Amino acid sequence: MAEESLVPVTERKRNTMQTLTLEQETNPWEAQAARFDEAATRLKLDAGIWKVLRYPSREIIVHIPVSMDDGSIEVFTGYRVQHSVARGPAKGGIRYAPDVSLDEVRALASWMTWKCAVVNIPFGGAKGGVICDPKKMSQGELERMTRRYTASLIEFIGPEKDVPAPDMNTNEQTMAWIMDTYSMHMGQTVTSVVTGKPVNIGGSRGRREATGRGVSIVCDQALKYLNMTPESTTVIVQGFGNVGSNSAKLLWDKGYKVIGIGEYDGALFNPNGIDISELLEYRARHGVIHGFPGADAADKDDLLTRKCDVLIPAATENVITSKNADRIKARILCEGANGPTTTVADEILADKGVFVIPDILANAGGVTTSYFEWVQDRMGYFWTEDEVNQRLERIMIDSFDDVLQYAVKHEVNNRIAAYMLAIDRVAYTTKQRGIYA
Ligand SMILES: NC(=O)C1=CN([C@@H]2O[C@H](COP(=O)(O)OP(=O)(O)OC[C@H]3O[C@@H](n4cnc5c(N)ncnc54)[C@H](O)[C@@H]3O)[C@@H](O)[C@H]2O)C=CC1
Ligand SMILES: O=C(O)CCC(=O)C(=O)O
Repeated sequence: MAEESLVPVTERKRNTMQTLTLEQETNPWEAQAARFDEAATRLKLDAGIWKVLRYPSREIIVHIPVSMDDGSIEVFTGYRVQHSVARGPAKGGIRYAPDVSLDEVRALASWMTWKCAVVNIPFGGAKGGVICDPKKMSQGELERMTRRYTASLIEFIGPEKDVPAPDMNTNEQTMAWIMDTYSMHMGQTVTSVVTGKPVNIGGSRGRREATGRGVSIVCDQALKYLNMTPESTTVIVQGFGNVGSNSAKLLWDKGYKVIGIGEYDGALFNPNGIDISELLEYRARHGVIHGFPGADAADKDDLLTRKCDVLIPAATENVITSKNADRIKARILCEGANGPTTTVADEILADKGVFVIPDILANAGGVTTSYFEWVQDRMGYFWTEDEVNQRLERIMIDSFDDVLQYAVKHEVNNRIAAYMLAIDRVAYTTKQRGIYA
């Protein structure tokens, strides 16, 4: 991580943006830091607090030996970055992917701090990642890798320290293995060490759908704000995993017309709308979305720039960049994924008047329901799905309003408003605790 100037300002960003290579533009850590600097500048953040909040507080790198099914031994590299514990235990998912990098995990950890602060839940931010290709690994290999990764992190995680959750290519089963491994080391079952677990072992009702539900709630709020109605609103979703499929299904249930779905190996388009229940059944039967009879095949890269009212990138980072931002035709960009838009693309979208619901607000439904799971585990009393969803809805609506109020008050776009709101809250707690002293 380069030791850049600690007092960069918007000017610096605007000047350098013109000359960034695509590699620099798509570095998630740089993207996070640029937004942080802009928001901190506008907040006139104290220089000391600036330094505290700009960098992660702890970065753990582990090398994980795993016996593979063919008898060989493989060593995987894993990370856990804890950006902040000022407002509570560090919180954030774990992803498995071949292109995981420390800069990516750093950025994702920082985004977790800001996200938890935007929705005002008592957590800091963390993220984990392991460089591996889960598509090429058996369940046994994934289980052994997960358990060993957990064992390597045993002193750093825990219900009061750092609480992992699912992210790309990890799921309820992964969380069950982590919970079990941690519990074996503690000599007792500790359900609240992770969230996103199966419901029968301490998971929360509603967590599986929660990120998509949050996305659908902020879309509803944006429509109200812009005087639009679900029935006359077309939607394109990129990514049909946990976040994308649940966003698409819930929006479709609410009457939105979902006209496009993109996956990494192909896309679907139907101007009259795609029946998402049927698509989910098709995917469950065939394992893929292509070949679905209710829509035409489409080019996955073109999908993002097709005309629609709401575009929901829900796959991965850096899909909207200087290369395609000027061709985006959506009225609303609702970021289901973390970091789908680069800082250069932000400026292009702002010039085009796109209403952006930034990731640290739009996809915060997942961690909010993770918070509910942690609370329920600790009291040993579980809420109904309706109770969970009602509480989630209240928080998402209030947070949407808070961000918009900041945007109006400080005359900034929604993303910088969300950062300002979050940094304000974390800085306040940091000063109050005096942990920088
Ligand atoms: N799972 C959760 O609760 C939360 C996830 N997120 C973020 O949402 C995004 C997606 O996460 P999940 O849905 O959990 O992961 P997932 O692994 O369940 O689904 C990701 C989907 O995107 C597809 N995909 C990957 N690259 C793609 C590309 N370039 N184009 C089109 N499709 C592509 C994959 O095939 C997969 O179906 C990530 O950015 C993650 O960090 C954010 C908040 C919470
Ligand atoms: O549920 C959680 O704790 C975190 C989910 C996550 O990784 C995210 O919001 O990016």
